[in-house]
Amino acid sequence: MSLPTLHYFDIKGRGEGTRLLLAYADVEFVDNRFEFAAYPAEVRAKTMFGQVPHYSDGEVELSQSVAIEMYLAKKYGLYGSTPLDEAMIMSYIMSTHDLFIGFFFAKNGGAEALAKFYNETVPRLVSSWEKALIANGGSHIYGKTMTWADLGLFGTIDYLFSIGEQKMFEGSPACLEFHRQMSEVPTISKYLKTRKVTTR
Ligand SMILES: N[C@@H](CCC(=O)N[C@@H](CS)C(=O)NCC(=O)O)C(=O)O
Repeated sequence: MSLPTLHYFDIKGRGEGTRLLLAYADVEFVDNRFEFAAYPAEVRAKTMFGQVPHYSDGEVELSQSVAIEMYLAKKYGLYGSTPLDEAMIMSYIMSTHDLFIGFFFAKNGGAEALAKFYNETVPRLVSSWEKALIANGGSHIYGKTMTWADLGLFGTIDYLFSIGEQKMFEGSPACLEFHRQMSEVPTISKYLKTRKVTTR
Protein backbone atom coordinates (compact mmCIF):
# COMPACT_ATOMS: atom_id res chain seq x y z
CA MET A 1 0.00 0.00 0.00
CA SER A 2 1.38 3.41 -0.93
CA LEU A 3 1.15 6.51 1.23
CA PRO A 4 -2.31 8.13 1.34
CA THR A 5 -2.33 10.90 -1.25
CA LEU A 6 -4.64 13.85 -1.68
CA HIS A 7 -4.66 15.23 -5.21
CA TYR A 8 -5.99 18.78 -5.26
CA PHE A 9 -5.32 22.32 -6.34
CA ASP A 10 -2.93 24.49 -4.35
CA ILE A 11 -5.73 25.97 -2.22
CA LYS A 12 -7.68 25.03 0.89
CA GLY A 13 -11.00 24.88 -0.99
CA ARG A 14 -12.57 21.44 -0.94
CA GLY A 15 -9.31 19.74 0.01
CA GLU A 16 -8.43 21.19 3.38
CA GLY A 17 -11.01 19.07 5.23
CA THR A 18 -9.20 15.91 4.11
CA ARG A 19 -5.80 17.38 4.93
CA LEU A 20 -7.02 18.26 8.45
CA LEU A 21 -8.47 14.78 9.04
CA LEU A 22 -5.23 13.08 8.00
CA ALA A 23 -3.15 15.58 9.98
CA TYR A 24 -5.28 15.17 13.11
CA ALA A 25 -5.02 11.37 12.86
CA ASP A 26 -1.24 11.79 12.48
CA VAL A 27 -1.22 9.90 9.20
CA GLU A 28 1.72 10.58 6.93
CA PHE A 29 0.31 11.63 3.56
CA VAL A 30 1.34 13.06 0.23
CA ASP A 31 -0.23 16.47 -0.33
CA ASN A 32 -0.17 16.49 -4.12
CA ARG A 33 -0.94 20.13 -4.97
CA PHE A 34 -0.97 21.62 -8.45
CA GLU A 35 -2.03 24.82 -10.17
CA PHE A 36 -5.41 25.09 -11.91
CA ALA A 37 -3.64 25.51 -15.22
CA ALA A 38 -1.53 22.42 -14.62
CA TYR A 39 -4.17 19.86 -13.57
CA PRO A 40 -2.22 16.68 -14.42
CA ALA A 41 -3.85 14.41 -16.98
CA GLU A 42 -2.84 11.34 -14.96
CA VAL A 43 -4.68 12.69 -11.89
CA ARG A 44 -7.79 13.59 -13.91
CA ALA A 45 -7.75 10.06 -15.32
CA LYS A 46 -7.90 8.58 -11.80
CA THR A 47 -10.87 10.71 -10.68
CA MET A 48 -14.40 9.34 -10.70
CA PHE A 49 -16.05 12.46 -12.15
CA GLY A 50 -13.18 14.39 -13.72
CA GLN A 51 -12.72 16.69 -10.73
CA VAL A 52 -10.55 16.93 -7.65
CA PRO A 53 -10.13 16.46 -4.71
CA HIS A 54 -9.26 12.83 -5.26
CA TYR A 55 -7.83 10.44 -2.67
CA SER A 56 -5.60 7.43 -3.41
CA ASP A 57 -3.78 5.07 -1.07
CA GLY A 58 -2.83 2.19 -3.28
CA GLU A 59 -5.99 0.25 -2.37
CA VAL A 60 -8.65 2.95 -2.44
CA GLU A 61 -9.36 5.48 -5.20
CA LEU A 62 -12.07 7.92 -4.13
CA SER A 63 -13.46 11.24 -5.40
CA GLN A 64 -15.90 13.79 -3.92
CA SER A 65 -14.69 15.77 -0.93
CA VAL A 66 -17.48 14.77 1.48
CA ALA A 67 -17.13 11.07 0.59
CA ILE A 68 -13.35 11.20 1.11
CA GLU A 69 -13.77 12.93 4.46
CA MET A 70 -16.50 10.49 5.53
CA TYR A 71 -14.32 7.52 4.62
CA LEU A 72 -11.38 8.89 6.62
CA ALA A 73 -13.60 9.94 9.54
CA LYS A 74 -14.90 6.35 9.78
CA LYS A 75 -11.46 4.86 9.29
CA TYR A 76 -9.91 6.97 12.07
CA GLY A 77 -12.78 6.75 14.59
CA LEU A 78 -14.07 10.29 14.10
CA TYR A 79 -17.62 9.51 13.02
CA GLY A 80 -19.23 8.59 16.37
CA SER A 81 -20.57 5.14 17.12
CA THR A 82 -24.32 5.17 16.43
CA PRO A 83 -26.50 6.01 13.41
CA LEU A 84 -27.63 9.14 15.27
CA ASP A 85 -24.02 10.19 15.90
CA GLU A 86 -23.30 9.83 12.19
CA ALA A 87 -26.38 11.85 11.24
CA MET A 88 -25.60 14.61 13.75
CA ILE A 89 -21.99 14.82 12.64
CA MET A 90 -23.08 14.97 9.00
CA SER A 91 -25.63 17.64 9.90
CA TYR A 92 -22.89 19.89 11.33
CA ILE A 93 -20.65 19.17 8.34
CA MET A 94 -23.44 20.13 5.93
CA SER A 95 -24.06 23.33 7.91
CA THR A 96 -20.46 24.35 7.20
CA HIS A 97 -21.06 23.61 3.51
CA ASP A 98 -24.15 25.86 3.65
CA LEU A 99 -21.88 28.69 4.70
CA PHE A 100 -19.33 28.04 1.95
CA ILE A 101 -21.91 27.59 -0.77
CA GLY A 102 -23.84 30.63 0.48
CA PHE A 103 -20.63 32.68 0.39
CA PHE A 104 -19.80 31.55 -3.13
CA PHE A 105 -23.24 32.42 -4.49
CA ALA A 106 -23.37 35.70 -2.55
CA LYS A 107 -20.00 36.83 -3.91
CA ASN A 108 -21.20 36.17 -7.43
CA GLY A 109 -24.71 37.49 -6.85
CA GLY A 110 -24.15 41.22 -6.39
CA ALA A 111 -24.48 43.62 -3.47
CA GLU A 112 -27.97 42.57 -2.39
CA ALA A 113 -27.08 38.88 -2.25
CA LEU A 114 -23.90 39.67 -0.32
CA ALA A 115 -25.77 41.84 2.20
CA LYS A 116 -28.36 39.06 2.70
CA PHE A 117 -25.54 36.58 3.23
CA TYR A 118 -23.82 38.73 5.89
CA ASN A 119 -27.06 39.83 7.58
CA GLU A 120 -28.98 36.55 7.53
CA THR A 121 -26.99 33.44 6.58
CA VAL A 122 -23.88 34.18 8.65
CA PRO A 123 -25.70 35.07 11.91
CA ARG A 124 -28.08 32.11 11.51
CA LEU A 125 -25.25 29.58 11.12
CA VAL A 126 -22.70 31.14 13.48
CA SER A 127 -25.27 31.56 16.26
CA SER A 128 -26.30 27.90 15.85
CA TRP A 129 -22.68 26.78 16.21
CA GLU A 130 -22.20 29.16 19.14
CA LYS A 131 -25.24 27.74 20.97
CA ALA A 132 -24.27 24.13 20.25
CA LEU A 133 -20.72 24.68 21.51
CA ILE A 134 -21.93 26.35 24.72
CA ALA A 135 -24.54 23.63 25.36
CA ASN A 136 -21.91 20.94 24.81
CA GLY A 137 -19.22 22.42 27.09
CA GLY A 138 -17.19 24.32 24.49
CA SER A 139 -14.58 21.82 23.32
CA HIS A 140 -16.68 19.82 20.86
CA ILE A 141 -19.63 20.76 18.69
CA TYR A 142 -21.13 17.28 19.19
CA GLY A 143 -20.41 14.51 21.68
CA LYS A 144 -17.60 14.38 24.18
CA THR A 145 -14.71 13.39 21.95
CA MET A 146 -13.15 14.75 18.77
CA THR A 147 -15.20 14.06 15.65
CA TRP A 148 -15.21 14.99 11.98
CA ALA A 149 -17.76 17.69 12.92
CA ASP A 150 -15.13 19.44 15.08
CA LEU A 151 -12.54 19.23 12.33
CA GLY A 152 -15.05 20.50 9.76
CA LEU A 153 -16.07 23.44 11.93
CA PHE A 154 -12.47 24.24 12.77
CA GLY A 155 -11.52 24.09 9.07
CA THR A 156 -14.35 26.48 8.24
CA ILE A 157 -13.43 29.05 10.88
CA ASP A 158 -9.75 28.68 10.01
CA TYR A 159 -10.46 29.24 6.31
CA LEU A 160 -12.63 32.30 7.00
CA PHE A 161 -9.89 33.75 9.21
CA SER A 162 -7.30 33.12 6.50
CA ILE A 163 -9.32 35.19 4.02
CA GLY A 164 -9.86 38.04 6.51
CA GLU A 165 -13.43 37.20 7.56
CA GLN A 166 -12.81 37.33 11.35
CA LYS A 167 -15.73 39.76 11.55
CA MET A 168 -18.18 36.89 11.05
CA PHE A 169 -17.21 35.61 14.52
CA GLU A 170 -17.23 38.89 16.41
CA GLY A 171 -19.62 38.43 19.32
CA SER A 172 -19.25 34.61 19.21
CA PRO A 173 -16.74 33.88 21.98
CA ALA A 174 -17.44 30.15 22.08
CA CYS A 175 -16.56 29.80 18.37
CA LEU A 176 -13.38 31.83 18.92
CA GLU A 177 -12.37 29.78 21.96
CA PHE A 178 -13.15 26.54 20.10
CA HIS A 179 -10.90 27.70 17.24
CA ARG A 180 -8.13 28.53 19.72
CA GLN A 181 -8.36 25.17 21.49
CA MET A 182 -8.45 23.21 18.24
CA SER A 183 -5.38 25.10 16.95
CA GLU A 184 -3.51 23.86 20.02
CA VAL A 185 -4.32 20.16 19.61
CA PRO A 186 -0.76 18.83 19.05
CA THR A 187 -1.26 17.16 15.66
CA ILE A 188 -3.31 20.08 14.35
CA SER A 189 -0.83 22.63 15.68
CA LYS A 190 1.99 20.71 13.96
CA TYR A 191 0.05 20.71 10.68
CA LEU A 192 -0.79 24.42 10.88
CA LYS A 193 2.87 25.26 11.37
CA THR A 194 4.09 23.17 8.45
CA ARG A 195 1.30 23.40 5.87
CA LYS A 196 1.68 25.37 2.68
CA VAL A 197 0.42 28.93 3.22
CA THR A 198 -2.38 29.79 0.81
CA THR A 199 -4.75 32.73 0.66
CA ARG A 200 -7.75 30.65 -0.27
N1 LIG B 1 -18.67 17.95 -5.41
C1 LIG B 1 -17.27 17.89 -5.71
C2 LIG B 1 -16.89 19.15 -6.46
C3 LIG B 1 -15.47 19.07 -6.95
C4 LIG B 1 -15.07 20.34 -7.71
O1 LIG B 1 -15.89 21.24 -7.98
N2 LIG B 1 -13.78 20.39 -8.05
C5 LIG B 1 -13.24 21.51 -8.78
C6 LIG B 1 -12.24 22.26 -7.90
S1 LIG B 1 -12.92 22.79 -6.36
C7 LIG B 1 -12.47 20.99 -9.99
O2 LIG B 1 -11.94 19.89 -10.00
N3 LIG B 1 -12.37 21.83 -11.02
C8 LIG B 1 -11.59 21.54 -12.19
C9 LIG B 1 -12.38 20.98 -13.32
O3 LIG B 1 -13.62 20.85 -13.21
O4 LIG B 1 -11.76 20.67 -14.36
C10 LIG B 1 -16.47 17.74 -4.41
O5 LIG B 1 -16.94 18.22 -3.36
O6 LIG B 1 -15.41 17.11 -4.43
